[in-house]
Amino acid sequence: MIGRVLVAGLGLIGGSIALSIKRNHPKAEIMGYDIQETEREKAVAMKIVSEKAESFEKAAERADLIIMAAPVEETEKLMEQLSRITLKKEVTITDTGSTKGKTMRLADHLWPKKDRFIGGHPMAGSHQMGIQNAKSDLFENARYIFTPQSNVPSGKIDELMCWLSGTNAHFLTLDPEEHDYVTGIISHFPHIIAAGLANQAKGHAKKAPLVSLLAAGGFRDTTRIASSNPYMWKEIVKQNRNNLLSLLQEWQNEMNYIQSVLMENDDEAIVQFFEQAKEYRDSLPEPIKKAVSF
Ligand SMILES: NC(=O)C1=CN([C@@H]2O[C@H](COP(=O)(O)OP(=O)(O)OC[C@H]3O[C@@H](n4cnc5c(N)ncnc54)[C@H](O)[C@@H]3O)[C@@H](O)[C@H]2O)C=CC1
Ligand SMILES: O=C(O)C(=O)Cc1ccc(O)cc1
Repeated sequence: MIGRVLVAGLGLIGGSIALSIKRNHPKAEIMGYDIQETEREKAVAMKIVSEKAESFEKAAERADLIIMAAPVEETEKLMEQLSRITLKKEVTITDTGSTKGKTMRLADHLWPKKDRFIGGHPMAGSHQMGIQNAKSDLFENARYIFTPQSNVPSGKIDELMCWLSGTNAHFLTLDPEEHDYVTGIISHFPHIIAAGLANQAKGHAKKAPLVSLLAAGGFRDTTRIASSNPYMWKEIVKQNRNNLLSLLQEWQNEMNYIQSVLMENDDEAIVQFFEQAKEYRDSLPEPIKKAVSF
């Protein structure tokens, strides 16, 4: 496709999306904006964007496609800025935030005709941050979720999918509340548990250095995501607070249960606890083809 794309937020996700757009639409002009001058400069030096935008608003006025890839609360501020300026009539606006409910409620408030904003969430990434880790194939075979405002014409969604075809992701559309419920369970809550496990080990490691020395295989697998950006995750868990509070309550019940059967030395119940988990884990559908992982 030919046109001007603005990527705002030149980190891991913004950089990877820009690279995947370049791959399939080499004639597109890609403008990059970041709140940090250093990241704007890196994006140009790495040839990820063709033009460095000094002003988000000025670049947005010229864009045919605007992709906001900043942390979720910063994206909300960018959306507010967009709603106050005159954009091209046919512009497509999307984001990449990990939560969708609050973002879509804000979109409906800012654009009450509900025909403007297509929420987006590429369901792949890494615990690493920053444009230096961007990859054109980051989203290969991953799911990419859209939560369009209710009156966005289907042709606009098709157009966005075409722009993003270089991600080689599998697109699907979801209701924003359903999105937050599901991603709360399989992404946001596991980040809390991974951080909790890492914090627990840290407490013991102070007294017993062998804890860190022997931390391998299973511990590393289950806690890799504890190395993610704390500020980004602060925003994600706050946005999905209600779902996460109820999952935390469920988790405490689950832990109380395993504590009680262990106290009672109830062999059968202990086996059943692990058996149920294994049955569910083994039954998960295979990814379409393995997505990139770090
Ligand atoms: N890290 C991951 O694996 C995934 C992250 N996401 C979402 O994508 C978004 C971006 O995440 P990452 O790229 O990982 O973060 P990152 O930390 O690598 O990059 C974020 C960039 O946004 C910039 N920024 C902050 N405030 C800004 C503002 N007001 N205007 C313009 N730029 C601003 C920062 O300077 C930084 O360069 C987040 O909303 C996150 O929830 C979605 C899928 C996966
Ligand atoms: O590093 C990992 O495995 C992740 O879980 C990356 C990730 C982070 C945030 C998202 O919204 C989606 C994917």
